[in-house]
Amino acid sequence: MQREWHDLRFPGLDTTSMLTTRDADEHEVAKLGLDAWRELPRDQGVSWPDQAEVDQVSQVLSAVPPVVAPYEVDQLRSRLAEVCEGRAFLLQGGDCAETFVSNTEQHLLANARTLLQMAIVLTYGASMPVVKVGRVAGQYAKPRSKQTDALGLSAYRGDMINSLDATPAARVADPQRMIRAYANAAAAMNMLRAYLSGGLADLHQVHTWNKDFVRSSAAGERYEAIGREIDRALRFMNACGMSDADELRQVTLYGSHEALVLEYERALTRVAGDAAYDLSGHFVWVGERTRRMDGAHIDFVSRIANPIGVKIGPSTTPETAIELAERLNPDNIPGRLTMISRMGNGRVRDALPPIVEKVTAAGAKVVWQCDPMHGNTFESSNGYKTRQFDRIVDEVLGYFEVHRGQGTHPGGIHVELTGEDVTECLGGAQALEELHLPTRYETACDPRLNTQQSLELAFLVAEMLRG
Ligand SMILES: O=C[C@H](O)[C@H](O)COP(=O)(O)O
Ligand SMILES: C=C(OP(=O)(O)O)C(=O)O
Repeated sequence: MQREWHDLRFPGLDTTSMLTTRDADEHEVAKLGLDAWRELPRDQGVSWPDQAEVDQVSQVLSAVPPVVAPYEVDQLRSRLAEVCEGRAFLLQGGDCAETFVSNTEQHLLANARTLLQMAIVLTYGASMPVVKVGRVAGQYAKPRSKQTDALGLSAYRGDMINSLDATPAARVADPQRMIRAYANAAAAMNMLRAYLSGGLADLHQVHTWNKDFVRSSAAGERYEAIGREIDRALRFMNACGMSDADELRQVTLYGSHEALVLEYERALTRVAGDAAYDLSGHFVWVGERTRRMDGAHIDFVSRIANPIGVKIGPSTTPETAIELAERLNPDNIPGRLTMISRMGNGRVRDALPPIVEKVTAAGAKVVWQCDPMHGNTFESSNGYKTRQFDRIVDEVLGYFEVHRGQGTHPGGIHVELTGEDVTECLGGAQALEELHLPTRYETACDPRLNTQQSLELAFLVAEMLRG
């Protein structure tokens, strides 16, 4: 058995014992059950035209350097444990669907700055540490509700699988795209790590995160006011000789995506010690459409050591939620499992309470997070898939009401957003209307909050958290 050597040693991980699963012996892989999913029913499975090519791509990916490191994954799990215990808040956001063409420095930085701004608003407003997780560096696969699109073509399923171009050939699933997804994810994670520890996230720079097109908006002005308070606090700390802490200059942004294409996730899984880590990202989640209990996705994520999420929609029963908690977190480790409710604003107040009540009564340790996007999507009269800002806010409000009522911690939000000035969601202080949607509708799949809307949401959430 060949061991892989890494020249960096990280606390808490003996990197000399990290094995690609190709090198790990078959017995170990079998013991961890990493391939059990292959025999199980799989929703949203991809029709790869050539299985031999998929196997060959999987071989390639099983030997590449991973996108993230196990110690980072462990670190995120312990930060999420703080969320689970009510001592921190989880902010997760980014594109609905990353694309290869938008994986640029400009786009990544714009999204990262927006998350940083939201995190500042939340940290400052609620005096609570914020764990920051991007939908980034791997969010390249999408579950779809229909097999075909409006043109009758096979549906676009994310750049990891096929192309958004509207031709039959472009929509054929191409396994080589998994390699491109990996390369893009690795480059994105590499760039974000470098920038966020190299000055971009320095608290002395808070004003530079505010984009010109946001600065003069109400949310932008409120943000500037917080920035001025932070400046004053930093000057004070400087005067006291306390300005050199790394925490003031660096931020850790973790990467997350939906674990949808299991060939990709499995190929990037490595064995470290007696655990398997899916090193395609720090945090992966199972979506509402793929969370069947006897299915491949739930089985796969149950076998990895990463912190994981599972989406729960309005049809989820409390019994199912408890079963998910037992299955996905049998050792009841705080921070291991996040339940991401996406009920829709019309259902959150009646569908979520029995779930929270029964899961809590069962003693299950979960992070409760609200995705106010996916239950609130509709088609506008001019044919755009969109979301209404007020409904998004209302779902978050309902989620806070439910948790306040149950005495549980409203642990976080999960939003689709971008740092660009897009017009994809209606409303907000800009009062975007249907007629504005075509102006800058750029998403490859679902509509995202633009920077102003994201900041507005952060201010509202900070108020709710304070309350
Ligand atoms: O992002 C989530 C899903 O992939 C998306 O909402 C599915 O969209 P569809 O209903 O257009 O297929
Ligand atoms: C597909 C997604 O969500 P859901 O599974 O909740 O529909 C998503 O978050 O991209």
